[in-house]
Amino acid sequence: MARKKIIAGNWKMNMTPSEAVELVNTLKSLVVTEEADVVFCVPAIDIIPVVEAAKGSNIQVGAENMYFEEKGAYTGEISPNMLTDAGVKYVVLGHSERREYFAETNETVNKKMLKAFEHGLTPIMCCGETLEQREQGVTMDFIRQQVKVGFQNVTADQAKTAVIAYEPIWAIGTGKTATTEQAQEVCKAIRECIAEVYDEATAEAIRIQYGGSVNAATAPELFAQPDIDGGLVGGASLKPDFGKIVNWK
Ligand SMILES: O=C[C@H](O)COP(=O)(O)O
Repeated sequence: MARKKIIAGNWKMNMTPSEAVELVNTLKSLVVTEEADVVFCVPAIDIIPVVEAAKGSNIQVGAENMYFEEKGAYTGEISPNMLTDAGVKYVVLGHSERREYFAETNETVNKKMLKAFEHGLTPIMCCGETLEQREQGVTMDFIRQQVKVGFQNVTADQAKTAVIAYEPIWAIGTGKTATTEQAQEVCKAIRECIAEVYDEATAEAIRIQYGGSVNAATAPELFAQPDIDGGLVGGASLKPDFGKIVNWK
């Protein structure tokens, strides 16, 4: 069975609520594809206005992070039930920027994964190596660890619905996209890792995105690869260009 593509924009810390509404209004008429799920992952403060602005369109809304408890004394955090109540369907977990600047670990990512599933949110779990790791030849060891720990105690049925975003850190925001071969090679290896941990059926069902300087010019070739099921797009998701990416064919 062919996997449906999933193309997500990760706005990162960009767009005030009013700018967010303007961008959704610009893009929503372009998001008409039936061939991909299109998700806007937006800053927490933008979620409610974006859900409202996206009503009646094909845009689904995601969060960029969440905490692994439902409520309590965790100043500044956002819970999974707050997200679902606001109309969020997806949540990005373990982005390399969260790992680098906010001390996220494979273990905290795993706790968040389990909580996301418990609340019916689809996680987009990010993984990816540094340039140094690539040069040392340990890319797959590092990513396998991120995937195996991230998915600990996640059931096969849950894993089948998950999304993994392979984002080589050296390609994020640098304008340096991994070559199509590099991206396909790692996405294929991630799928093999899922087959090892679970089974072939789970590996066939899970969706694996590539992220890292994706733009309208590079998207078509990347998305045509057998193991690349779409993209997690940063910078280009903030521009009308995103309309071209979601209509990559
Ligand atoms: O989550 C998105 C990635 O970090 C890619 O960002 P970028 O497209 O700006 O390189």
